[in-house]
Amino acid sequence: MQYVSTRGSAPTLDFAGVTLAGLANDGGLYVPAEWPQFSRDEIASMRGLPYAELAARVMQPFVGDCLTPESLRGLTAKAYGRFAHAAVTPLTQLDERQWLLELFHGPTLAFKDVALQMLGLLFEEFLAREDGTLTIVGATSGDTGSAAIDAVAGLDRVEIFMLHPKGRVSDVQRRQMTTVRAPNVHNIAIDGSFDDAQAMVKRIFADRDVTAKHRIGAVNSINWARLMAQVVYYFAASLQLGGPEREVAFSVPTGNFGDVFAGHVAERIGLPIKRLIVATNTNDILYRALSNGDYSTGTVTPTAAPSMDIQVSSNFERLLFDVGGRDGIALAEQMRGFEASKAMQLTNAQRDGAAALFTSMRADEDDMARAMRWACEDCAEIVDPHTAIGLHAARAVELPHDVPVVTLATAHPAKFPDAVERSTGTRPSLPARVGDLFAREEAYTELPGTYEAVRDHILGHAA
Ligand SMILES: N[C@@H](CCOP(=O)(O)O)C(=O)O
Repeated sequence: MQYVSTRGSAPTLDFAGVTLAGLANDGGLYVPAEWPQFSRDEIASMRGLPYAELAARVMQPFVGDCLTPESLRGLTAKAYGRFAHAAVTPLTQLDERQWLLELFHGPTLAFKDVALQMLGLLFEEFLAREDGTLTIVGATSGDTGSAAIDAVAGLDRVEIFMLHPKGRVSDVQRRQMTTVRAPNVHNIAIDGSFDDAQAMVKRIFADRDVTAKHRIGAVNSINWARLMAQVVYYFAASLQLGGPEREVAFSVPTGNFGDVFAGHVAERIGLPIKRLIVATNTNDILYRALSNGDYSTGTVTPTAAPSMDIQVSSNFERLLFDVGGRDGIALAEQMRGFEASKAMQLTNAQRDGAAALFTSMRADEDDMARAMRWACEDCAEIVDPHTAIGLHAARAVELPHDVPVVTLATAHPAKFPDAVERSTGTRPSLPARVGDLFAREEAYTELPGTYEAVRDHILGHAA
């Protein structure tokens, strides 16, 4: 399996290459040169497999010959052995049509663990082969940070610098990052938004002063391996609900478009998916882009669903590439225009291509609170604010009545106790595995929101 950049001029790489590279050196994102295909029979034969086995089956064509089937199975067994639920990503029924796919049973209580537990192991495997090291620079609006830190804390060959927007993540989210004491973990709170942090991360990849001294790596969903691992749970849910013979729709609360792009990949490689519903909060660039082609940023507004407080949605570029004719040179030009003006209009091909599978819905704070109350009062389920946004969208979209709708429950409600309590009157408590979080000491560096401050800090502290 070979991977190409969405901007058409970076070298083609194999799976190990893209895992360590993170971002392509032309500023684009790596995608498979072509989509592997699973037949209906092959998919049906995956029914009932333990999650780790299913993961190895779905990932194998993407990994190619970079890992033998035995070593891939060894890695998935280790990665998913740390989850608190035997099914890893269990499904819960809400009513006759609505389902929740619980993605928060990993060590840091969010869907990011599903991919990052695997990514940490892949880094170790590929770096050991070449006796190399990696300096990871990441940005988080709340969940990626702790999941990535958990996955790499204490590793000898990896060091991580994680940027979060100061005061814009929940207390639980911040403490899950800043109370991890390991010599290879560096937390940085910047003045600014997640978008500012994400832009700094991308700039570091192109900064020769930094890359001359350190090999920079990515844990954000710009890294292809993140998305690959997320494809698996679409298969898991579909197989439980009658797939591949029955089509399923998925509602995905998303900011950076990675989680829902994984659904697009699942469909591309053969999983029958009726519709992917892109659920946004009031930071609604994806809703506007998918509804009327307007991909223009606004100011990031802090909401009760902070992980989705994003206006520049990295993985949307992968969709534009894939549905817009896979013309990297044309897309590079389009993205340069966007980076200069912070606005662009989708082409007709991009709009039509996206409309074939995607629908988008936007939820404001009232919609979110109503959905949380519905889940609590009518279905006896406490959901987190992000999941509530997904549920709002899942219930609002019109679909044939025999299509089950699965909302991705992206985080445990205890990560957002204040917002959940405000809407439902119930304060969710942290699971025992993270129970002493508020007794641990925090450590992080506060920096101004300038690229130079962050770059100098990394250069001054990287091993
Ligand atoms: N919502 C994310 C933001 C980063 O997105 P990623 O999927 O690209 O890592 C978060 O919670 O940090």
